[in-house]
Amino acid sequence: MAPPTVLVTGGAGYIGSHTVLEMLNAGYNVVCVDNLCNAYSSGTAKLPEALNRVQEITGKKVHFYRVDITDREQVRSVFQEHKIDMVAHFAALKAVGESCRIPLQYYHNNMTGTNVLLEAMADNNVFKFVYSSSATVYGEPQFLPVTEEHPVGNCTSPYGKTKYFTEEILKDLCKSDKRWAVVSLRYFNPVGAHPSGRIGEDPNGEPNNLMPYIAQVAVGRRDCLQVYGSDFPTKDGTGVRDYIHIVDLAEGHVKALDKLRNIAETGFFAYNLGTGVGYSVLEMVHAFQKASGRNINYKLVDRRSGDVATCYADASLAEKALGWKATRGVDEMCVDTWRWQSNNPNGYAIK
Ligand SMILES: NC(=O)c1ccc[n+]([C@@H]2O[C@H](COP(=O)([O-])OP(=O)(O)OC[C@H]3O[C@@H](n4cnc5c(N)ncnc54)[C@H](O)[C@@H]3O)[C@@H](O)[C@H]2O)c1
Ligand SMILES: CC(=O)N[C@H]1[C@@H](OP(=O)(O)OP(=O)(O)OC[C@H]2O[C@@H](n3ccc(=O)[nH]c3=O)[C@H](O)[C@@H]2O)O[C@H](CO)[C@@H](O)[C@@H]1O
Repeated sequence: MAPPTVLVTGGAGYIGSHTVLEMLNAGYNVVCVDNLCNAYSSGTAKLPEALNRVQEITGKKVHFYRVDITDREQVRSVFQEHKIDMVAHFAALKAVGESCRIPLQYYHNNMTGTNVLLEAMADNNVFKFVYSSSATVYGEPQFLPVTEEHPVGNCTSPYGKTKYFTEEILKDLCKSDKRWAVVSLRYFNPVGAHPSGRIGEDPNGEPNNLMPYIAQVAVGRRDCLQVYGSDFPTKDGTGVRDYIHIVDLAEGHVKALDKLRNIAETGFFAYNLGTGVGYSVLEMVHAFQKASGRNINYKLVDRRSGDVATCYADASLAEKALGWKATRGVDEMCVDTWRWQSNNPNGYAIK
């Protein structure tokens, strides 16, 4: 029996590329589409650099098409070219602040794109779907640790709403047609890089998120980390989050594909992908200093609007339902991030 073929949207991105690597290692065939709006590709290359390196590391081939998932014809052509068995959907715009400035582009890209993809799947009798969701669907936590039973929908940004609205669409789809089997993975704070140091997070412009910002200070690309808020009701006054190693996260996706592949069960399932442990900003700074041997210059400044004090996961349902549990700790997250950043000071672009 030939191994299943997974269509991965956004496969040239940070999480997509790490997940493609683990899918290939697990024996899946992979077809990637990406419009490269947030992924580096040198003009002449056939593959985006991240996927080129995934091929190098695994010794396996990745089929790649430069496709925008909002373009119906482009998406359909991929289903005509390959027999797709399942879809893992990463393609989205994900900058919270930017989504407040250009909400329509976010709703078009993330919602219309997903709807075009789902229609093409149904037209080609493909009903197994893994969705990149986010803890942001929970809004400000009403209790901790956050379980999948926590209320959703109280999102603080258009970006977060695209995640919540898409989950609601997926629930309605599963209710309307019992052929759909959907696993929505709610990521907490993905960080780190593959231990090879060859692929990692390579944000465009100034990083919005903590870990890439710390890494760029450590490597000398940025002068000083601004710590947003030191008066939160937390152990040291700075924000606490559930950081999860990107390879743990990628392995969680393979477990989700294995579940969809092997079970007749259909319907909508949501699982938290986190470690269940919260670390403060200053704890992350100290962990990174230890991992890199570099001093991280930082300044305590006012809170960032929309930030909550503390958020961390109860990930026990994913362990029960997927047989998955995060195993990598904060030191490994920092060591692997530093290996990537110090070997690639400018990310994938050779400047
Ligand atoms: N990184 C995080 O902390 C985090 C947390 C929660 C959820 N997520 C979700 O995980 C997914 C991947 O996130 P990431 O951090 O890898 O981001 P990323 O920007 O690195 O990857 C997204 C990829 O999708 C591509 N893309 C965007 N719009 C597209 C379109 N219309 N057609 C084709 N390709 C398109 C981009 O070029 C990029 O390569 C996103 O859905 C994001 O919302 C990320
Ligand atoms: C409000 C917001 O943006 N939430 C998004 C953010 O989560 P979240 O805000 O948790 O992730 P970040 O990495 O941006 O921030 C983590 C912690 O570091 C602090 N921090 C961050 C950057 C910095 O330069 N200095 C600093 O002190 C933040 O205040 C927070 O306490 O990224 C997630 C992953 O993309 C998204 O799913 C969330 O929707």
